[in-house]
Amino acid sequence: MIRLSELPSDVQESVARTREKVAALHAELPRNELVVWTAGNVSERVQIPPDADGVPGLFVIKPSGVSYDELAAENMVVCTLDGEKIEDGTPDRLRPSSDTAAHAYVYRHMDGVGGVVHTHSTYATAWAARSEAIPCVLTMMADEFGGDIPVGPFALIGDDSIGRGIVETLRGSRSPAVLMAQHGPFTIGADAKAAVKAAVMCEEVARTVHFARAYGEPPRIDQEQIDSLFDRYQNVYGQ
Ligand SMILES: O=C(CO)[C@@H](O)[C@@H](O)COP(=O)(O)O
Repeated sequence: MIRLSELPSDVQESVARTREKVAALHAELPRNELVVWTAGNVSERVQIPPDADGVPGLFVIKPSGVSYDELAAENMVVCTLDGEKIEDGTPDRLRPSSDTAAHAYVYRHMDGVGGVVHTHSTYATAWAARSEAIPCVLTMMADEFGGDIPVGPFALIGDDSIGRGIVETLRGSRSPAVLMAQHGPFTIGADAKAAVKAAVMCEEVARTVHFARAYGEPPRIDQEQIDSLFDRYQNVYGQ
């Protein structure tokens, strides 16, 4: 069993910083109306200093079923990339999110991913209920998702099934979001904040396209224009 208190001090400091970030980012889920009750979770890969030999990959995720207003850095759970909780200073009985296996699978198989988010946000989940990809009919979709928001396979919670479906779907897409069939959106990012942003934007475009379709099928943006918009937004937009 890995004990956090026995890891190098710079690793412990990195874990502490990650716990603070992940705890704070969970407040964005209710604030952006992406969750009801406790139905969403955020995680972030711990940045392990390059000279920390022998330290395994770790990530931080919320404890399962704990109300968002009770989340704090102190109760964020630290796990190995196999999804096993380490001795992280939280009570042994405090279990990590029920989606821990899915987050862990993504971290094991997508090296560039530093953050993962899962919600059941209403409009994105309605598209997932129909197992229907959200077509790229908005410039905001081209900017953020580089095309359609894809649908992943139906999979049961608790083992690698969901994680495998996320990875296999996103490997073939520029999108940082995937709608797992009849379940809901999972998003990824370079860090947890980027994954939370993708979850917010996924719900926003799911809602907009839903309303646009009420009056007919909106036309998909031409692929060349999608590519141009995606390139500008990813490489020029912002500061
Ligand atoms: O949908 C499910 C469970 O079926 C979970 O994603 C959701 O309730 C969040 O669970 P956690 O509180 O992260 O364990």
